[in-house]
Amino acid sequence: MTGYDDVVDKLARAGWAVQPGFLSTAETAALAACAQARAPRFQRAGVGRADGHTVDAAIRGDSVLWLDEGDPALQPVMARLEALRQTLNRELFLGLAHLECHFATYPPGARYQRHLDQHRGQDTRAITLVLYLNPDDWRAEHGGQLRLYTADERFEDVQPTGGTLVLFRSERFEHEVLPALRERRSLTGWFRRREAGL
Ligand SMILES: O=C(O)CCC(=O)C(=O)O
Ligand SMILES: [Fe+2]
Repeated sequence: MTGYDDVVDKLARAGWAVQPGFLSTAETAALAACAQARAPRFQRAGVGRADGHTVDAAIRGDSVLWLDEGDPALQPVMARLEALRQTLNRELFLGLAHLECHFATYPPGARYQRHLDQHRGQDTRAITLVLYLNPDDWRAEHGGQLRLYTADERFEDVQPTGGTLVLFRSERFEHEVLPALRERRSLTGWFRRREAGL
């Protein structure tokens, strides 16, 4: 038993998994306070890479702050995500080398249109991870669901309730963030494989 058995099983079977209560209310509040304290350093998120990089709120309306895995203010959550990385490698042989992550804040009304996190074939992002840092009284009518397209035009809507963890295979699942009535906070990350040849 590692404490991650359910989420690892579901990821192995379906390619995606949701675990409510991965963080306690206190852990979620501490991480949300850390994000709040750093709010002045957040920057508008863009889409595309290098020359194709643009900021367009109609496509993506959040602001982000990239994080350092070793940041002492982010412990013990980073230690748990490191334990999760090791479990995924041991149980599913995923060869995940490290986690890169950022805080994200979506102001009310902001969205992120349907997309794939991996730039096809040229990216080492293997598993997308989202941890929601909202209060735990988030209700369906507040919006802000993560819509995960699981097969053909079927989808699952995940409530961004504080403490919920979502994992999915970055190259397989298109997804979008629906606009919310309230500010919507998260820590989003990608477990990456090593670059080819390294
Ligand atoms: O916040 C979420 O639910 C997903 C965010 C997302 O899709 C991304 O940052 O690529
Ligand atoms: Fe995404």
